[in-house]
Amino acid sequence: MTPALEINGLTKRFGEKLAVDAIHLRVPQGSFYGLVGQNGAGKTTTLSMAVGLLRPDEGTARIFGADVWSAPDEAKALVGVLPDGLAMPERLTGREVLTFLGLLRGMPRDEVLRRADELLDVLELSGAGGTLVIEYSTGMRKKIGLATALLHAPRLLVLDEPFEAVDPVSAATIKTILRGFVRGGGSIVLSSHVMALVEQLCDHVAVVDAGRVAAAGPLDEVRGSRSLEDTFVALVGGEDGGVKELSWLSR
Ligand SMILES: Nc1ncnc2c1ncn2[C@@H]1O[C@H](COP(=O)(O)OP(=O)(O)OP(=O)(O)O)[C@@H](O)[C@H]1O
Repeated sequence: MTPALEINGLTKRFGEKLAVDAIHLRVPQGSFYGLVGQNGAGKTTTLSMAVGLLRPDEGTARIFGADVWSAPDEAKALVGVLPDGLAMPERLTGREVLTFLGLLRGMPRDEVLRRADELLDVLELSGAGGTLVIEYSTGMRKKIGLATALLHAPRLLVLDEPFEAVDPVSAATIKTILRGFVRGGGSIVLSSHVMALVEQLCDHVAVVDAGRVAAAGPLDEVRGSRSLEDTFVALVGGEDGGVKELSWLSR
């Protein structure tokens, strides 16, 4: 079966810095795929290239077989994206952002309005639907960003840190929505630093380290008999296992 997302040899340099080093990743259809890695490991750069937001130096990304760079219309119709540090039209209200993006995607106006109201309601943003995005908190921005990713009912969701700054009640709602999406045949790739969350939600995981994949596959195969956190620290923590102390801080 064609993978939901297939990344082959994606590479990105920022000046001297090799941020992503010929990464390969295969996200099977119907999987809930977690991407974990230390700060600066290259997760955001990889996901941005995978969905066509950042041009790679080398390599390809395909969404259900459609090349993100040579067949962008086909690829982008199939994917919903929550980018990192989402740039939003700040002077629009949450409802206007959804309407604007839905119409840009060519959806019928009635359908856009209906789905926008439903998304605002489910994500507990109804009260803020008429508020300008510039006045939103970080968590509210995440939620409206997620709503824009879901609006056109894509087949693949690519979510960069979807739970960052989101309160526990909203997080529970988002988990339910994402699980339902996968149950209904959708595929998800998300990045997160919260190992417990990845273990709870994901059936596949890739550990990214210094721009490369250190381990990838079904969750149970990657972590074996250990917790994902222990596996992660063992894989990327270096010789000291990621545990350093500040001697001058203790009394
Ligand atoms: N626009 C940029 N210009 C220069 N360097 C960049 C740029 N974007 C990313 N980098 C560098 O590329 C590397 C990978 O960054 P990236 O944001 O992909 O990491 P990440 O795994 O998403 O990190 P985090 O978990 O902290 O979000 C880092 O060393 C970062 O400093």
